[in-house]
Amino acid sequence: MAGGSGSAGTGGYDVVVGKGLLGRLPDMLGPTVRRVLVIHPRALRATGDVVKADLETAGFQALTAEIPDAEEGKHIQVAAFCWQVLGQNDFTRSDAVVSVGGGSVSDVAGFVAATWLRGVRVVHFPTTLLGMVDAAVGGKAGINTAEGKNLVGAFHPPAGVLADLDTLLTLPPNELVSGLAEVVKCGFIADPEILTIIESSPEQAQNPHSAQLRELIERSIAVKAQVVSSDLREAGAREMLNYGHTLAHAIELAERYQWRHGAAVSVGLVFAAELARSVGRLDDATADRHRTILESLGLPTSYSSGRWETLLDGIRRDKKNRGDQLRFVLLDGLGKPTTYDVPDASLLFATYQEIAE
Ligand SMILES: NC(=O)c1ccc[n+]([C@@H]2O[C@H](COP(=O)([O-])OP(=O)(O)OC[C@H]3O[C@@H](n4cnc5c(N)ncnc54)[C@H](O)[C@@H]3O)[C@@H](O)[C@H]2O)c1
Ligand SMILES: O=C(O)C(=O)C[C@@H](O)[C@H](O)[C@H](O)COP(=O)(O)O
Ligand SMILES: [Zn+2]
Repeated sequence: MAGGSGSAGTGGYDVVVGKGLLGRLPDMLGPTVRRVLVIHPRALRATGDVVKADLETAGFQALTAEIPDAEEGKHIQVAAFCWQVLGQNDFTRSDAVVSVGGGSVSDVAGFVAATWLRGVRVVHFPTTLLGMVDAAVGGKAGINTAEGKNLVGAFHPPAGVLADLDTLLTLPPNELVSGLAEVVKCGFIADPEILTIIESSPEQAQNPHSAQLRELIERSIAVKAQVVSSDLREAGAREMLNYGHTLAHAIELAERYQWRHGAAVSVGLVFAAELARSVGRLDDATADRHRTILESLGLPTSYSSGRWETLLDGIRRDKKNRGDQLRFVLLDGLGKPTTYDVPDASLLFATYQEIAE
């Protein structure tokens, strides 16, 4: 990823990190594309309009589809609305979708692209830190159902990703911090230098102008790209990217998606570290380091007591489970992720006491 550009995913697409990147969109869409649907949330209408105007100037027929903000957008009715727009405007297999927004937008837009005519090109223009370091890269696309998070989806790698650092300048600080939870995840599973950079200055890690944040973005993308390029469909190694997510998704469901994804991941990371410690897999120093680094960024590391049955319902629907066997990603040490078959759910309840407020 040095130089701000590199390839990720099995298709070998570019993930460009830099500033003023919109001009690269036509090339990334490729020569066959005539029509483009730009999908954006209400909050990013102005950016969506700029992308549309730029595409028109470049000779494309561009349309916008405005969708509900955040998790409200990851809904089957929103996908159906986008399919309707594509259908009414005669989008063919040589046309394309562009997402403009955070991870919620790239997830639903990626799903729309994966399913329209069984698959058209999609380019992601992530506008959140979380989108840049994680959601826009790697091809996981999906929507929620009433039963849980991301339960319907597809693996549909993008044609490319433009991570324009200028977009972070308007991002609310709590959203930037939410994205840092996924960055910390990458540090623990694969690149400990990420942890060192954050520990040396949690303030600079949160500064959208800093060289440190840019390095964190590039390192996190490199971790994700390396993992996904070896296991796009999550048959094995990719499960490590789900570190912290078993409890995180259960919390998001229990909170009716009023928690930020990264905040839930933060609690989920501490839970996984405590579970690994309790079964003798993870040393105390590395387990403690989870709480310390996440708290230094202002991320939550505990959760309400008295919600265990609700959380366990969510945990039982995690995609890593096989039949009745609950499975977690744990660390055997720093940078050594592994999967763990939970022998008894009572062990999880005991670990819950370690994070309950
Ligand atoms: N597919 C994957 O691999 C993957 C990976 C990680 C997370 N995700 C998913 O991503 C979603 C979370 O993504 P997110 O954290 O980006 O949240 P988000 O998409 O909900 O965006 C967060 C908020 O920031 C606003 N926003 C976005 N860009 C902005 C900007 N530049 N300036 C001002 N406001 C802006 C949005 O309108 C929204 O209110 C979750 O649904 C999660 O499950 C997917
Ligand atoms: O890319 C992956 O693989 C991940 O697990 C990355 C996660 O950060 C992300 O939240 C993903 O959407 C979770 O996937 P899911 O399969 O558990 O829904
Ligand atoms: Zn995540």
